[in-house]
Amino acid sequence: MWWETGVRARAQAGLFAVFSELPRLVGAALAVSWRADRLRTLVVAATTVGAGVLAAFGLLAAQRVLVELFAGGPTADKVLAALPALVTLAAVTALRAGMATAMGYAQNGLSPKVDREVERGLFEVTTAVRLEAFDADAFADDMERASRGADSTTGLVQASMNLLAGLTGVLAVAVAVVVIHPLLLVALLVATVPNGWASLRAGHLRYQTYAAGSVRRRRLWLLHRLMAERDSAPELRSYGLRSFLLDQYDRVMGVETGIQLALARRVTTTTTVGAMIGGFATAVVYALLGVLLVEGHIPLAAAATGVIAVQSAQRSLTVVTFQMDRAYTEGQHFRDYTGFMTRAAEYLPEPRTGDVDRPVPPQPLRTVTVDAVSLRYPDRDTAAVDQVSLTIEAGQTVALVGENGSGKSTLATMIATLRTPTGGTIRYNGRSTDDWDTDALRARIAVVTQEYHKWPFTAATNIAIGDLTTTPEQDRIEAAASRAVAHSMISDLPHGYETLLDRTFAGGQDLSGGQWQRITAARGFLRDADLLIMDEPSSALDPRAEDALFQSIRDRQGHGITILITHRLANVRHADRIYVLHHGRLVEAGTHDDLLATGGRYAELFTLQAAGYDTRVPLPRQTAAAGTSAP
Ligand SMILES: Nc1ncnc2c1ncn2[C@@H]1O[C@H](COP(=O)(O)OP(=O)(O)OP(=O)(O)O)[C@@H](O)[C@H]1O
Repeated sequence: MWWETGVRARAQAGLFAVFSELPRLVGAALAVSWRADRLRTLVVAATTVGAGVLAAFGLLAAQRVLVELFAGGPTADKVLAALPALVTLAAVTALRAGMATAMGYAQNGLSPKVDREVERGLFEVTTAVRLEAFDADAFADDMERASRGADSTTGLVQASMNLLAGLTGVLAVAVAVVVIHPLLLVALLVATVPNGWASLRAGHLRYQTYAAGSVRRRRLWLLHRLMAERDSAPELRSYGLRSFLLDQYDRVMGVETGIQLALARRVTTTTTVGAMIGGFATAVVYALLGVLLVEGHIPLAAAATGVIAVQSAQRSLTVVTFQMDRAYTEGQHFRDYTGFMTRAAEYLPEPRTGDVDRPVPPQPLRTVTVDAVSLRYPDRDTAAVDQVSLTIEAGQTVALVGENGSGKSTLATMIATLRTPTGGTIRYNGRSTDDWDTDALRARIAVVTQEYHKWPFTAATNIAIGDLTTTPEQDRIEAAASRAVAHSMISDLPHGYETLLDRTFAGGQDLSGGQWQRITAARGFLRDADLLIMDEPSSALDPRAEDALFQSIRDRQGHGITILITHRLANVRHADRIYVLHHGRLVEAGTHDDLLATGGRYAELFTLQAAGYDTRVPLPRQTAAAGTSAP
């Protein structure tokens, strides 16, 4: 699939190409760990290296013990001579155990702090990026992998530390071995490298499979949700979608199972080949030690130490390869995280280019000027809003009307500063957004969007989040609810304003579509905004509630600016100015009476709707494609 290309290209990168990135990733993860908790990072690093160095002392002490025990003379004398080395060996072993305990303790405390550091960083970015980010190619897919990558940071830090421990151990053993006999070092390498290679290759195969399956995983996750969640449950049943969705699940899982089986086969083959070569090489090493001993090139004690060294090195190298594999895999996930953070940074609000030191002083909004504003969504051939110009003065209520897809909501989100125009400018009190402090400007604007969100909080909080800049007092919340015809409905809920509006929690309640719409309108009213934008606020309301809501909206006339978007044209008759959009262009503007007199698009839509309520007039028929009425 075209959207998988980038992911596949990366997954197909060679083992060494990807591996060369590891030091940088380990560095980045350690930097995160350092930021999260310096002391614990230091303790973990110090104890890790310390334990490795002690391993070398342990090996040399063991060799000393063997040398003394294999020397000539009475046994009691030999044991006595070996005693200092034995004591050193015991002390080294005890110290290593103590260091391991300290490392475990520090690491346990470090993990939650590292988790918090990365996860918070991710949320700081996802909540700050411009809305355009969510329209960008594969942004959601990248975000899914980034959250997995955030979970990998602790794993990468741990793997890096353990890798350090393993490497120090190997290095220490190598030094000890060279001290005993340099040839043993070659023997060590021969015995351990094949297993290491196999383990790294297996890790690479696993990551390739994971990366190439990210779209499939999202699809599975979607199917899980569709089949198990409350929102989709009624339609799933009424349209009989059960077998359709189960079929899709079987198909995706069929592919997934096939891929996992193929992966298991390749990993098993690789590790088996590695183990076979490694086993053969170990046998050769032991044979070599035997020959060296028989030929008298090394004493018996050195040969015995050599056997211990090979075993110890193999243990350390197993740790190294295992941890390298882990660091590699976790590192790739962590790279998804860092890559996403870099990509998302491009969508962070740009620094203002206006007079940054002297932003517009706090002042109410008096005019909003939309000047030749356009917006084209990514990958769309035509502009959703095309060269629209209009001016709205304080106290005015204006309406944006037009057929579905004509660009009303897009224009409103630009006026609300939620989207940046791709052409033209919007000025507030004659000053561009660059001159304003964005938060201060947004605090003066309230938006009730068409696609409102049902926040899983109490009814009171659902309204209070309309203005969290001040303490949400109960009487203000209730006043806003009353203006949105929501007060008595909320009072009738089992716990009134304290009722949790999420059925997925014990004791939680759900509301009807119209009831939710009243709550969202109340949210918009709570902030006593200079500019209130209401996008289809009454599409689900009953006639009485609709009438009351529009009464509240009309009450703003003469005070604040209100921008109203609705298809119920009777409700915009009172607007000071009505703007008609068609295919993104502003095609008509005027009062209700002006526009009716002109006999254009607005008049046509209004007459069509009004005729539906006039029982004396037979219902007009219209051709759907042209959208025009015909007798
Ligand atoms: N996020 C988006 N990405 C791509 N295209 C979009 C996006 N949002 C809207 N569009 C397109 O932009 C055009 C204008 O959409 P918009 O939502 O502004 O219309 P509208 O007039 O509010 O419609 P409605 O009356 O149905 O609410 C439509 O063609 C729509 O398909």
